[in-house]
Amino acid sequence: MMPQSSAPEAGRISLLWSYARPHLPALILSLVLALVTSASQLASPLATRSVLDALAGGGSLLNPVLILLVLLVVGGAVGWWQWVMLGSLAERIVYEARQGMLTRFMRARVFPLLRRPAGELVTRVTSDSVLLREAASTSVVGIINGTALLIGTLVMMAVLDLVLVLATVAAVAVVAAVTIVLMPEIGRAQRRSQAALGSLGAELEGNLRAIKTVKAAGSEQRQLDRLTGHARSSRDESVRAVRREAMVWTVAGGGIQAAIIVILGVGAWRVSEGEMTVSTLVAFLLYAFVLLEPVSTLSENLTAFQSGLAAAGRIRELEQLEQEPPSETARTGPGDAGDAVASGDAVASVGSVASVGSVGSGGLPVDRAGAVMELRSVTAGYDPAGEPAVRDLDLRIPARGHLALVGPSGAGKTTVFSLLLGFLNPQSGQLTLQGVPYAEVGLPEVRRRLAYVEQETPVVPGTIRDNLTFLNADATDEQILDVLDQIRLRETVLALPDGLDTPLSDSSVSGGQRQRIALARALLADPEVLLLDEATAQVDGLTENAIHDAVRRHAAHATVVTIAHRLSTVIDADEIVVMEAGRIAARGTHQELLAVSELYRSLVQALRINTETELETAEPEPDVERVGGL
Ligand SMILES: Nc1ncnc2c1ncn2[C@@H]1O[C@H](COP(=O)(O)OP(=O)(O)OP(=O)(O)O)[C@@H](O)[C@H]1O
Repeated sequence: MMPQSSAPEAGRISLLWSYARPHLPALILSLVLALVTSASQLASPLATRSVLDALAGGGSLLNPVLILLVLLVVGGAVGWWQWVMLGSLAERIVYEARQGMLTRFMRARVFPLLRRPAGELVTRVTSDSVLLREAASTSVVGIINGTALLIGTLVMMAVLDLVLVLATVAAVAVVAAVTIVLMPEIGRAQRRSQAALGSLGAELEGNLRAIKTVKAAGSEQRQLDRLTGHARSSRDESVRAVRREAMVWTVAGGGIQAAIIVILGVGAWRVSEGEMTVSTLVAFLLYAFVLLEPVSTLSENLTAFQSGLAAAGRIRELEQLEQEPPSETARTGPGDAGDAVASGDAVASVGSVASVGSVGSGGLPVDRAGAVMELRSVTAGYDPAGEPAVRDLDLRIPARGHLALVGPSGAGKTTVFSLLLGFLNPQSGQLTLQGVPYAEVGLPEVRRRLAYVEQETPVVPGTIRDNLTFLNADATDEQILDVLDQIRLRETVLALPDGLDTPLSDSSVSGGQRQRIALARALLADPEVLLLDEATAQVDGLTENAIHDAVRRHAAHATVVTIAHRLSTVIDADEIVVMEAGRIAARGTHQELLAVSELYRSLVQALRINTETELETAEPEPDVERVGGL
């Protein structure tokens, strides 16, 4: 992580520098090439004077013309080389910036990442990185080269005529003063414009996601007004920046033009007084024209640098995104507690039902009474300063069977899943995998044992096959079709034009199908522990049956933990844990809990009302029994 700096400007510059530093040799070469081009530009007026002097004195024109030609060719060739080199370098820098950001997103802790609007993160990767590119490459070279060319031109002018150079220096000083005054405001306006663009990205993403709700509520115009509000403030700030840029450019151009007129007037007078030759005046004027270039280069690149700094500031914020610990440091060495876990690797690896079944009976340590995972006195929350979401939780996830979590909304059921998956760290207490603390085992190892079916069950970008083989890249078509059979999707998928290779998007499948695909993905990995957050809605009878059967089948040789929203799921569970306000209120089987827990009775009553017909539909269909495991 980048060192924190109290001065934001210093932080932004250090970030820019961190992107430019690996390319220092290329940057220096670019600069040298730029200086060579500038030198050839600086030499041209002198060569022109030689041509004029040769004309006036009747000398040979060959050498001065040859020199002019060489300068032209060398200047052009070197300029081209520098352009290509700097352009490629700029693209490498933008690529690295994007790669860095993407890596940070993928390795970030889940909840800090989810707190940031997705659209804004997208804007940073796509738009801010482009602004950063200019600042970290082109504008740095442009500013140095522009300064060198400016100084070189003034020196050459001073060599030619000291009096005339004073007028030029005065013009340059005015331009510099105006630039210095206006530049910070240009930077501020650009920063505000980019921030508005980020907000636009964030809100647009949210609106597109909720487009059905927006349309159903008839609030398109209201949302449109909000969105265009962001676009408008981005435009207004950019216009503010453009006005100031235009001012810098006008003063710069006007200043040099004025200097040229003064040079012409004073120069003509000095020529008439015999204090200066015509050829020197011409050469001096040519330098004055050359001067236009560094002045415009400098103002252009200084504004680009300001935009880049603004972008760097926003990209820098991502540096603070909390990261998950790297897997290497989390692992334990051979011979210690990690061995117990390592031996379970075979369990985690994707294989056949038979192999998992055999390990399930013998591979898991018997002295842990079949607990594969455990929460020991865990207190955890999303905001360290706020109320914990779960308190003092003791929960054993058995090595085999079906554990159901039930409880009112906000009781902490999903939080238990987040803890098991390592999305959330306990504030106190400990989580263990086969008796070994998570911190020692490492998150990748923990997650290898788990498959998680989210309630929202988002599909991942790609085809149906990509989605199904997400956890098990080696799955054969036969295994895939077997699993599709189990979840009653085989015929539907095979009827699609491209079958398993049909691209899948959130909108192309129903909610129920999406959950079944997510379940199939998990089943295909044959995990030690299947975490299933049952959908509260969108579930038809077919899906209900499919899930019910899959859970039963999986629980026979491994573990299923469900956040249960179906009566059939609850009744089927080997153990039911009733949660309330972040604590375990009761636990037991369905019959036991019915006898002892008032809360459970009321929950069951609610489930019964919600799903009156479920018990009947949840009965396995005859053909299901024929379907084998993977
Ligand atoms: N991402 C989050 N940020 C902050 N607080 C959260 C977050 N997720 C959950 N909470 C809070 O933690 C508590 C437990 O929530 P949790 O989602 O675990 O409950 P739940 O039992 O799964 O509820 P539901 O059945 O409605 O999904 C609630 O008070 C909730 O407001």
